[in-house]
Formats: sequence, C-alpha cells, structure tokens
Amino acid sequence: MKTLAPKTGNSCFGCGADNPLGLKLTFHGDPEKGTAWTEFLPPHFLAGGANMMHGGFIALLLDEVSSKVLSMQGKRGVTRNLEISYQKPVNLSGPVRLEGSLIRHEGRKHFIKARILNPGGDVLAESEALFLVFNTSS
Ligand SMILES: CCCCCCCCCCCC(=O)SCCNC(=O)CCNC(=O)[C@H](O)C(C)(C)COP(=O)(O)OP(=O)(O)OC[C@H]1O[C@@H](n2cnc3c(N)ncnc32)[C@H](O)[C@@H]1OP(=O)(O)O
Repeated sequence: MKTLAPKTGNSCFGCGADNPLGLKLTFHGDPEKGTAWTEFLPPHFLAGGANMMHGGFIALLLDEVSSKVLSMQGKRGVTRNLEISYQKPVNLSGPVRLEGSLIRHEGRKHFIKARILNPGGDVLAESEALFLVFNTSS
C-alpha cells in the first residue's frame, strides 16, 4: 500500500498543495495491483445545479484518480481519451469515494477505469481512459 499526499510546489487542482482553490486530495493505492483510491467530502463550489456536483468536476475527479493509478507506479503521463458514464447524481451532502484501476497497457498506452461511489456503495459515475505515459519502455 502506498500513499500520495499533496506536495509543496505542485499546483494541481486535484492533488497539489499549492493551489489555493484546489481540493488537496490524498490518494492511496497498490502499485502492484494498479489501483488508486481516495475518499473526501466534496466542497459546495463543485456544484452544478441544486445539490448536485457539476458534470465537469465529475470528469475531473475521474481523470484525477485515473492519473493516480499511474503515479502510484512511478509513471508520468497525460490523458489522451476519457469516456464517462454519468449514472446517478453526485450528491454534495456526503462523502464520495474515488477508485481507479489499470485495465491493461500496451507500451506507452495505459487503459484505466475509474468510478465514483457514494457511502452506500452505489456507482454514481464511471469512466474508461487512455493515458499516454512518457517514462516507460515496457
Ligand atoms: C510530462 C508529464 C506530465 C505529467 C503531468 C501529469 C498531470 C496529470 C493530470 C491528470 C491527467 C490530465 O488531465 S492530463 C491533461 C489533459 N491531457 C492533455 O492535455 C493531453 C493532450 N494531448 C496530447 O498532448 C497528445 O495527444 C498526447 C501526448 C497524449 C498523444 O500524442 P501522440 O503521441 O501524437 O499520439 P496520438 O496520435 O494522439 O495517439 C496516441 C495513440 O493512442 C491511440 N488512441 C487514441 N484514441 C484512442 C482510443 N479511444 N482507443 C484506443 N486507442 C486510441 C492512437 O491510435 C495512437 O496509437 P499509436 O498510433 O501510438 O499506436
């Protein structure tokens, strides 16, 4: 098990310590299994309408936990493709869990699935992403 905490000098909206507007998320994961996860209480400024999270922020969270699957393995890459299925509203009144896992990789191309769950375990949104990694030769 590995933990990635926000670092000084990183202004990433999702995980950096130096973005005053950022979420400052800490992630956990298993590099060998290719997984990453976190749990947090979404702030209300992520709202879209009513008490629901904005769909763009849902995409951000899925992208973020997907990228952390790679970070856990010491890999650096960027999102080439992100396909999202919005299944239920993400309610802003309670905590959410983000989960990501590596499906497979073909050289620099890494295929990663991710999802957002409520405390009851309901899947609210899920995604499949293609990341292009810059520091792998396998
Ligand atoms: C410096 C580290 C910083 C690390 C910083 C980490 C920050 C992480 C933050 C969270 C993640 C982000 O939001 S990152 C920010 C959002 N993403 C970006 O800004 C990336 C913008 N896009 C790009 O820069 C570029 O498209 C790249 C580098 C990703 C790829 O360019 P490229 O090398 O020219 O390759 P490209 O032709 O586009 O396609 C790559 C391969 O994917 C295949 N491909 C494309 N779509 C699909 C698809 N749906 N399913 C299957 N395969 C696909 C193509 O056929 C091709 O296969 P083949 O012909 O090779 O076989």
